[in-house]
Amino acid sequence: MKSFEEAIAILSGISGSFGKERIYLEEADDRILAENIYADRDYPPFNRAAMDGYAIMQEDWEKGIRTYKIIETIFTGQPARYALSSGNCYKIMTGAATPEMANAIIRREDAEESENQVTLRAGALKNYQNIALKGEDSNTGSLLLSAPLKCTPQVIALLATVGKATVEVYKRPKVAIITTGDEIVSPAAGISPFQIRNSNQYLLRSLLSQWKIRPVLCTHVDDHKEKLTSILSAALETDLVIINGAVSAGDADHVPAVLQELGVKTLFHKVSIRPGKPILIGKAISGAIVFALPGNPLSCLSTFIVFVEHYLYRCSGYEARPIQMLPVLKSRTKKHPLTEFFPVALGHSGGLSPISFNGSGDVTATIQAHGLAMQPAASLQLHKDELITFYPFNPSFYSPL
Ligand SMILES: Nc1nc2c(c(=O)[nH]1)N[C@H]1C(S)=C(S)[C@@H](COP(=O)(O)OP(=O)(O)OC[C@H]3O[C@@H](n4cnc5c(N)ncnc54)[C@H](O)[C@@H]3O)O[C@H]1N2
Ligand code: MOO
Repeated sequence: MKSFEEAIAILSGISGSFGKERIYLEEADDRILAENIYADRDYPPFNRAAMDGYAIMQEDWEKGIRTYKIIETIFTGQPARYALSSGNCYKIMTGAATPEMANAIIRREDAEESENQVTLRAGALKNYQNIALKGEDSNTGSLLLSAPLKCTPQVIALLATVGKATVEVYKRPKVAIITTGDEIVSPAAGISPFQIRNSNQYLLRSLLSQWKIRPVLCTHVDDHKEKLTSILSAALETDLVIINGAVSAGDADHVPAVLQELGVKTLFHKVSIRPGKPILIGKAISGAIVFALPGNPLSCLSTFIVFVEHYLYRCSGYEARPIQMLPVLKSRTKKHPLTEFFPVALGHSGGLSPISFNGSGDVTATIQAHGLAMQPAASLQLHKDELITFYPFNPSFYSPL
């Protein structure tokens, strides 16, 4: 049986980018940026008025001049027409370009305007008071966004700022989801006492939607070898096949045998982890990568987070799935030699609180969780405040540094 680290190394070896594509910015939400982005000009591009008010020369103020002639009103998007000279000022609007000679703006609230004159009230002026200096945010040519990077709302806004109407992003794999099991029924169907609703299909769909991936095939199949063979052979036309259930040791667990018959090379079957030990990862003759995830709800989620997402991050130009090292807030013991993943809540202190649960069949264990944490195979006891590996559920908010 492979260790977790060996399994991840094997997966890294067979995964990488599917190439890049150029898309409209409107479609870029949550996609992974594949090009570095540089400032096309200085930001701000001119000395920008930060307040509605009156722009003067600070030297005039220091000379004691308090009443100024308004020589021009400057609105946004237009240059000033007249040069500033001593005793004069501009009336200026927030966001307008402040001409070079003006080096302080006094707010409208601190002014008394009459006719084309204004009397200003203020204490000592700061140099460039209420003016955002050209280039103070970033200079032309400076690196603003470094790929790969998830297109969060802030990233999208910056792309728009620098005039990227289209952007290069990593291509996504074509995905098939196949859930299995005689006992599994759709949430819409009637249910008998010994049946279970198909939560994992919805879990997998939803996890993939965070990657903006809509499966090209999403179906359920009973524990019937021939039916499974027929659906799987169609699924192998995609890039990434995610199967759920029927992968362990039971008489109805046909997935490993069917995959073998279809020529899928097993990269590994069973990894010394909990939950998710029965996981199988293989590679088809077509090149498709097959993840057969165990059926228990927490095993399905956990193996998606640590294996499928690792693969998806590698398809998106990342080396690995983002993780963080954070302190665990309670000691924790285990008796087995497996690497264990358990749900944790991230507290205000930045520490991780393990969430108690019965086992990988629990359906509520992860609702309060912000991610999974890892207890390494050899570590039978985690001590309070020990740094442990955290796998956040939504790593876009935790960009790797
Ligand atoms: N003799 C052994 N038995 C088991 C082993 C083992 O190593 N030796 N491993 C155990 C572990 S660990 C797990 S996890 C499960 C995984 O089994 P399968 O992947 O074959 O999954 P199933 O047997 O089909 O289902 C397990 C469990 O999950 C429920 N399930 C399945 N599909 C769904 C779905 N789409 N939505 C919601 N729930 C689902 C299913 O009803 C079962 O309760 O095997 C252990 N056994
Ligand atoms: O993966 Mo199993 O979840 O240990 O029950």
